[in-house]
Amino acid sequence: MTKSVLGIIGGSGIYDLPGLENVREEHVASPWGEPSGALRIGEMAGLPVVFLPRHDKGHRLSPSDINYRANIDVLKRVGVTDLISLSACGSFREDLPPGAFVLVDQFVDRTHKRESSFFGKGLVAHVSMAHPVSPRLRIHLAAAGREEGIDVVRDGTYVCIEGPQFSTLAESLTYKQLGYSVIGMTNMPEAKLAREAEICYATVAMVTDFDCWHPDHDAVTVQDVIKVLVGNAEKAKRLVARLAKDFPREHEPCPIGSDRALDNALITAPEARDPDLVKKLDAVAGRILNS
Ligand SMILES: CSC[C@H]1O[C@H](OP(=O)(O)O)[C@H](O)[C@@H]1O
Ligand SMILES: Nc1ncnc2[nH]cnc12
Repeated sequence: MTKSVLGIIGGSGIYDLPGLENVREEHVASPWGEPSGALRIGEMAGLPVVFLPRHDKGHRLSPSDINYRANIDVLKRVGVTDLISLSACGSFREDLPPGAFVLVDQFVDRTHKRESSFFGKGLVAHVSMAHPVSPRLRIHLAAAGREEGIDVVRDGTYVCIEGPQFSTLAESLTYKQLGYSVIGMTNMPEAKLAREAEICYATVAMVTDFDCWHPDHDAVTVQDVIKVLVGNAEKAKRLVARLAKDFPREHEPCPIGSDRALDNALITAPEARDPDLVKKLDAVAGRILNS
């Protein structure tokens, strides 16, 4: 049995996790480069919890500058089995106004200048992204919301843009027409990399604005986002505290196989593998490469 270690990635407005106890800061080195910052490793209600603010303290890193590979690699190195992303987002739906929390179950990736895989020349792998979010984590998050009296919407599609600019009106109207629920700039390739690293992943998308499509609202600005973020962040921290309290102490096998994603994904013959890349994959793919 594997012990659960809960990872929390804090997004805009979430640069610390107040309920974390017995905390130590650890600078974990990664062969994939510099992570966003030191990991804060501690406990919540006795559960091992690891916190990483993806933009770093002071919001130093833009979405395109975050080293998503290094972040996922260091979380894997310290044993994270289950990962929750707390993310600010715009909304395309009247019924998801600022303040709404959405447990998205699908992503659309429109990013174009980010390293989005640990694999490549010398070791090719193709994992399934059909179901990018762990249903078990969504169930636990929904239960935590119920216990805390925080409304959460159980599904939705998050479109991830490159940014850092917000969308044009034509883009915003297109995403709305395509049926997407929310928009952000960070969850891809984060979710893809978590899958490659066999970490179960889920997002709490916290609505801060109506982007720019809504006839009764001005186009989003950073000021608008910050205004709503403060309240959202306080609710998110309560949600995480409850999640940690009730979270299974033994890692539950993922019903969609997120935690075994590499079982049938590697295609490069052992003799054709690049030993340097294999070495870099010691944490991410250690389970399968060392077996
Ligand atoms: C400050 S508004 C745009 C910014 O907020 C979101 O960040 P995160 O997903 O880390 O909460 C969005 O993706 C953009 O990075
Ligand atoms: N409208 C929006 N577009 C992209 N990222 C966001 N983060 C918060 N609001 C956003």
